[in-house]
Amino acid sequence: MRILVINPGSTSTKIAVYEDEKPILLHSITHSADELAVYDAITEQQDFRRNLVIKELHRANIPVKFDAVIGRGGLVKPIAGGVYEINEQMLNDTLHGCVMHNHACNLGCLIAHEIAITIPNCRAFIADPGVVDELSPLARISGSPLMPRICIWHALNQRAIARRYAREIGKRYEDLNLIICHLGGGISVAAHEHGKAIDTNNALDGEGPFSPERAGSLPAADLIRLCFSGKYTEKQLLKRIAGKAGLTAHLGTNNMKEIQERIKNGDKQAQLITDAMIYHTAKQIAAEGAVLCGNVDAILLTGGMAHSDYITNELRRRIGYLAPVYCFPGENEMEALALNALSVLKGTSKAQIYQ
Ligand SMILES: Nc1ncnc2c1ncn2[C@@H]1O[C@H](COP(=O)(O)OP(=O)(O)OP(=O)(O)O)[C@@H](O)[C@H]1O
Ligand SMILES: CCCC(=O)O
Repeated sequence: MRILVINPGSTSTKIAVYEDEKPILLHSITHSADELAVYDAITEQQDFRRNLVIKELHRANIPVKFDAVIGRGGLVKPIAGGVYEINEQMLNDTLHGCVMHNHACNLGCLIAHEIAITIPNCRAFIADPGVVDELSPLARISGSPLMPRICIWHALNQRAIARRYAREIGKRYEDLNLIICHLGGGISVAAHEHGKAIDTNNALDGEGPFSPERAGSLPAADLIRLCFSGKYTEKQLLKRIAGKAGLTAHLGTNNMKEIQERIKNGDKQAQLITDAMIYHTAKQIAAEGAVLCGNVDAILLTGGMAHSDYITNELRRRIGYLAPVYCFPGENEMEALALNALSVLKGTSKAQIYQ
């Protein structure tokens, strides 16, 4: 079986081709902020990114002929985890935004569908999108009935890392209690109780620790005052929550490697802000420990910033008392998507219907 995998991120488009379990192409195209600045809405980048995918297939001499195309899922309605066949309802919700979240992952489903319909007998899927919702009834309740909690998190990578860790120790994910912290452009921390993510911060909308480009939790009343100050438009303020927030707002970059260089060269502000991000992340991890009543088998750190020994050592120092800490730097999303599609093609699992 030949599978095309498309994973659009805020700063990159990742492409892979698998022959069954074996990757025959793995490629990541980085997009500069200037390159993307010409697009007002993220969905306007569809043609640009699709053309890059096709160009890369041509460059690698791979014919546009697949049994399935699978894209990173977008921010549609909250759904259960697993693989979904892309359908009209999903395309419509992604394009017209039933929840109106402007995130590059929305392009995964649109481009996967667009390519798949040009190929005879080719199926189109997404798997474990960021809106996978397994919150417990308690976790859903916020202090205002007007605003129940929802979750937007790195469901795909967290689940892939959880399964990988379970495999490595010879256990089933469903038999473990894990806290998983994805340290990416956004930071999500989830409590996985026996295979279900029963609580996680909403990493996109302003919950939890701040991150390279997200504000995390903010003082709510101050935020309302800012909204009515007349100084900012809605769009500008939303950018202050996701995009121009966190490290980007404090230090002018979302690049942790660059910030580490600055720290080495004696930049005290860069040190303070990085330490604050680690501090708030540790607090979120400890909070998920309370969700699991302290019964935590392991804490797994993943995402781009898990490459940083400084960050992972500091986190270990603060939360190592709770459970053993293991690092899985980077992400396992391409393989996870490919294997999800393969398991449906082989009939080992069934694709769900998005409604
Ligand atoms: N070797 C490294 N050392 C330190 N930081 C790194 C390293 N590699 C990547 N990073 C940082 O990791 C962050 C990005 O992580 P990642 O690639 O997981 O995020 P993303 O895919 O862009 O966003 P998200 O995971 O939130 O969807 C950036 O701040 C980047 O500078
Ligand atoms: C799915 C989006 C998760 C994030 O980037 O916060």
